[in-house]
Amino acid sequence: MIEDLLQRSGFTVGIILVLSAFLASRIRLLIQLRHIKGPFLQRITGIPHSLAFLGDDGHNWYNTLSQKYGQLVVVSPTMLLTSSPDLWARMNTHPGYVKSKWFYHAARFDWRGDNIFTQTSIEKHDERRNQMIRGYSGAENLTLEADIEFVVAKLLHLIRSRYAGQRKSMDLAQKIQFFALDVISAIGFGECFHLLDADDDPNNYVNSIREGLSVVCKQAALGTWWLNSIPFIGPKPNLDLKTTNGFYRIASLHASMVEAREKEFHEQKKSGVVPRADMLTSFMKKGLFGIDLKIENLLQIVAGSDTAAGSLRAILLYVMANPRVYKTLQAEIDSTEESGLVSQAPQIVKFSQVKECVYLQAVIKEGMRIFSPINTPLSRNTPPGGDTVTIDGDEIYLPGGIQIIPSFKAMHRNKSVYGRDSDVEVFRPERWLEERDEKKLEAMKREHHLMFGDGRWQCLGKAIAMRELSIVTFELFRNFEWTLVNPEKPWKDLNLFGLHSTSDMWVQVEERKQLRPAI
Ligand code: HEM
Repeated sequence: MIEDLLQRSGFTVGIILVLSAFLASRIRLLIQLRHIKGPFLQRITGIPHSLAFLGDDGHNWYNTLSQKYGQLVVVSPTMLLTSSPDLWARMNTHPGYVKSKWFYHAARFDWRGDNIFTQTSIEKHDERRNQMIRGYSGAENLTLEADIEFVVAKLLHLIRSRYAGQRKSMDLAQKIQFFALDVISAIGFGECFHLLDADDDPNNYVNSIREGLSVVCKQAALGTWWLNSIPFIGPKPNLDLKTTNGFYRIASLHASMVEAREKEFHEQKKSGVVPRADMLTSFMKKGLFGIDLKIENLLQIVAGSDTAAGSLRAILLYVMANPRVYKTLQAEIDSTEESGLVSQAPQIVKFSQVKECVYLQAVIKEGMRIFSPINTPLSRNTPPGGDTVTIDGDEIYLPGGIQIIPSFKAMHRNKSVYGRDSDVEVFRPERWLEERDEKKLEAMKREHHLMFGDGRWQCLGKAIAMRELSIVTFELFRNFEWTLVNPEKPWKDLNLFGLHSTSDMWVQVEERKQLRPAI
């Protein structure tokens, strides 16, 4: 009886000690963060942040906070938000900063392993990156350029054969998603999904990504991310296609393909010749097999499609909505074509040709700035001993172990980089061509570059994305005239885990008169 009582009071004392330690650490943080601006409620609870994360437009919540409170804002008792490019760069390059588990492990979809994106250990991440960098860079993907051109030709063919000049409205958001998925499947693992050929998504890739992102979003917002790492309890794809959805559906769809590719690779390696030259082959050459290869294959699809699709939709929408830009862009495309320096339609333009189109490149840059394809709160923990940073000329101490997230929307409109007036809110590609202050232009370019991350975690698909965007934007405006069907509400856009899930971008499209015969 006495023993029982002692045991119980020992347990109660234990709980009281844990709660007191927690409370003391929260009070310490409250004091340490008192010099950083932010609403009082967010200093004592993470609920407003969780609600924003669960909503459809968390990026606007972050942007509003940044506009109101400045480049560093308290978003929860242990978390800050920044729109400072310098701080975001530092979080990616300064020793001691690490990826936060609350965010990255929420995106873990299999307890057996991490992909390069969800990996929070620096050593393991760097090792995996070494295995993948050549595959993503295209160094071992000899058909990269041809594959992108091949899919662009499919997109043009679909528009031309089913929509152009037929007074038929087309959901451009959907075609762009098909395009991005066809590109990543063709260059990623040599098996184009052929969604553009079918003008349909019979395997439900688009919805599966949407469902997967929505689950991940909830895990991060509700703080249940840690479940994903528990062996046997955490998630493991159910490979039965009939009963599975979200990311697991894609994993199930691909499991046998990845296994077959692995088998083929080992057989060919034995015979001394591995003829394939896609990303998957490159990963295998670097020793990536089994569950790791499957997990990375899923990442290829998600990271490689929604990001590029989100950028392209924004570029197209903003050009269609700006007659001056539309005309100037087409004038550049036409004069480039007339100069005879680019492949003539119906051939697809080469990246080496289109990257010389300065106005087009400025349009792409500006489209991605004004409507960032990524608004993901890529959270970092500060070094254990804290860090002192300079923001707006002030030195600020950041305590150890708190989390900092970037607000990309606010960063891309940062007035100390782009100018101190409302011009930062305007889509104006000319800003990239007319700026005479070299220091300012450098700062703008640096900020823009940071949309792909920085340092050891910098985007592995940047070169692919820029190729894809340059070629397809050139071809869509060289070949067609575009009209928005609902300019007052041009699309439906949801923010899911910081990626744009866009639909109902209705357009009508006409063949441009001076064009040569169809492909
Ligand atoms: C406009 C398009 C894109 C943007 C804005 C973008 C942006 C980013 C950003 C900000 C990161 C850093 C994430 C972090 O810090 O945790 C990242 C990482 C990554 N991206 Fe992209 N991305 C784009 C397109 C692509 C494409 C097309 C692919 C694949 C072909 C891709 C593959 C990856 C991979 C594998 C990583 C992880 C790199 C690592 O952790 O080492 N991305 N991307």
